[in-house]
Parts: sequence; structure tokens; C-alpha cells
Amino acid sequence: MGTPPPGLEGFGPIQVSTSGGNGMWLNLPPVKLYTISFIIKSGKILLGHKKRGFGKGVYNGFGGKVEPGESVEAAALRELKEEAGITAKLVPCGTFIYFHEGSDHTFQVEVFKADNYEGESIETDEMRPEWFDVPDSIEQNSPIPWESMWAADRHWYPIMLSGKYFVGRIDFTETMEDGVKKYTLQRWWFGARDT
Ligand SMILES: COc1nc(N)nc2c1ncn2[C@H]1C[C@H](O)[C@@H](COP(=O)(O)OP(=O)(O)OP(=O)(O)O)O1
Repeated sequence: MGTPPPGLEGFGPIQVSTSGGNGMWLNLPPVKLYTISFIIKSGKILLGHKKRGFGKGVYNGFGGKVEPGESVEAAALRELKEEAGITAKLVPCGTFIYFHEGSDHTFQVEVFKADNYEGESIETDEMRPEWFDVPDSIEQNSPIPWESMWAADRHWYPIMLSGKYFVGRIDFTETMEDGVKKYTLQRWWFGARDT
């Protein structure tokens, strides 16, 4: 049993699954809630290519901020409809906190999945949906486009795809290169539990 990093107290006993990077865990500012949702059906996963805003250019699940007064589940359903044009019976499958230097808040991302959906997935102003095969094991030749995704995704997708509930933390450092901010994955920790 690994000891979860700061910020993950209160999630109960979690079996460490993967961890890496080095350096000190960064000090966390207050948390803001976000969602991401995935449709995983018939050996394929639906991802969206983000067309604007935070995370532009990367593939991700469908999600966004939880609005004031909104439940996390309602936010997840709203974002899935807004970004992919579909509805689904979403079930929680993980939580991670993410912080990058320079941010005024820590992202707490509640992750959901569904094995079916209603409606037809469509390209929206924010996302272009695309189906990818789910590999038997997450290796270099995976059909999932890791190089066009958040750097930590390859560490927690396998736990999500295994059906276990996962909890994790991801820290990115910020550096300036030729006047442009660059974010580098510094440290991560993911654990799993059976439910
Ligand atoms: C490393 O951390 C992250 N990894 C992944 N895979 N996804 C992340 C990470 N940190 C945040 N996210 C997700 C959580 C949300 O789904 C989006 C960010 O939401 P966004 O800022 O686009 O929220 P909206 O409410 O849609 O914002 P606008 O309507 O203002 O565009 O990224």
C-alpha cells in the first residue's frame, strides 16, 4: 500500500499503481472542480480533439468546469451534451488532482465513463469526436494517440480501462523558453481501489 501524496487524504485505502517523476510535490492552491467523460463501447473509446481554450490541440474526454450550484454529475452530462452532442448513463470511475505552476487553483477532475450512449456524436465548436481502438495493453504501439494527449494520461488510462476506480495527483512545472511558457510533467502518483 503506497502513501498517497498531499491532497489525496480522505480517499480511503488506495493501492499504489504507478508513480514517477522527482522533486518535491508542489504546494497546492484551492481546488476547482472539473469533469471528463468517456464512452467506452465495443472495444473502442470516444475521445475529442480540443479545438479551443485550455488544452487546445490535445485529445481528451469530454468535460469542463462544474458551474456554481451544479452537481458534478449534472456538469458531466451537460458537458458531454455540449461538446459531443450525446447523452449517456455516466458512472464515476476516478478522480485526480492536477496542478501546474502559475495556476491560481488546483484542478480536481472527476472522471466518468459509460458503456453506451444516446444520440449521434457530432463535431462542436469545442471538440471533434473520434473513436480509437482500446488496446489489450497500453504499449508503445497503442492506437490511442498518446503523443497528442496530456502527458500523464498514459499513466491513468490503463487503470480506468481495467475497470478499477483510480485516484491520483499530477504536478507540472513551468519554465520559459524563448518567451513562451512550457509545462513539464514533474511528478505523478496514481492508485486504484476495487470500487
Ligand atoms: C494533466 O491534467 C489533465 N489531464 C487531462 N487529461 N484532462 C485535464 C487535465 N486537467 C484538466 N483537464 C480537463 C478537465 C476538463 O475536462 C478540461 C478543462 O475544462 P475547460 O477549461 O475546457 O472547461 P470549460 O468549462 O469547457 O471551459 P470553456 O467553456 O470556458 O471553454 O480539461
